[in-house]
Amino acid sequence: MPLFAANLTMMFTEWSFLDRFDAAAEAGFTAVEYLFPYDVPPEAIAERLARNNLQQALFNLPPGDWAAGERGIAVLPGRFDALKADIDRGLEYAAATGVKRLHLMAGLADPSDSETATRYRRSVAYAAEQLAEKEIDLLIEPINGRNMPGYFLNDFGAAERLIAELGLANLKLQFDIYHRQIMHGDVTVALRRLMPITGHIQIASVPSRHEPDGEELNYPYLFAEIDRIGYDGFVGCEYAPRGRTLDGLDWFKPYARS
Ligand SMILES: O=C(O)C(=O)[C@@H](O)CO
Ligand SMILES: [Mg+2]
Repeated sequence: MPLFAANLTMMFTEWSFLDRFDAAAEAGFTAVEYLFPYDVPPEAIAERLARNNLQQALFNLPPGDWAAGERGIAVLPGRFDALKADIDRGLEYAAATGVKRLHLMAGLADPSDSETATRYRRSVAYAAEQLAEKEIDLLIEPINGRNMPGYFLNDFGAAERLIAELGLANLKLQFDIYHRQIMHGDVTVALRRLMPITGHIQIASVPSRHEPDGEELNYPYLFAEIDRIGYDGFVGCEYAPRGRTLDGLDWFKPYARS
């Protein structure tokens, strides 16, 4: 049975950020993920996780100036020292929450520029090496250009090649099924083939990015496939509910902790 993590950036937004942990646990989730924890102290998150017996599945390393439009700084010139500080900050939250995987966003840049690609490779290698010392995986996630125009890592093949080229045991793919379907399709065969390098899966309906209960993809089939191929990691529910979060959880009922 897939181990679902509620994405607290997109789900349970009827509650304040910290109260979302309680609401997710109450709804039967045993794990959570979110984009960024950095607006609240790490101890406050640790307390909510412990209180609700929740596992921290994933969050992102700091992304640069999100409000100003940055979507990661790993590809940006002159930001390597800032990246180092961001990794230290992420590791501070990792120590408090016990998370075992962190996502490094690439940033906005032309994927065909070779100097940018070199900078990205250096950033990813450095981050993976820092995380390896703490036995944490570093994830990279291809993101579709409709949701994030201009994002550097916009192709699953590019992510796969970089992971192979760097050959670092803790560098893994964040396989977001929503992005995969929009960019390439062929979800089932890609899941099977990329399973050895996959460190995290995320889900949402396509094209609306709502509950995984209809539209273009057959999620009951994909959940069974995830079990068939022996994936034992988390499946992050990175979707925006159509209405109130609790009203859209029928799909999750068979998997909920009672
Ligand atoms: O956008 C997604 O998909 C993610 O998983 C985020 O972590 C990137 O912002
Ligand atoms: Mg995602």
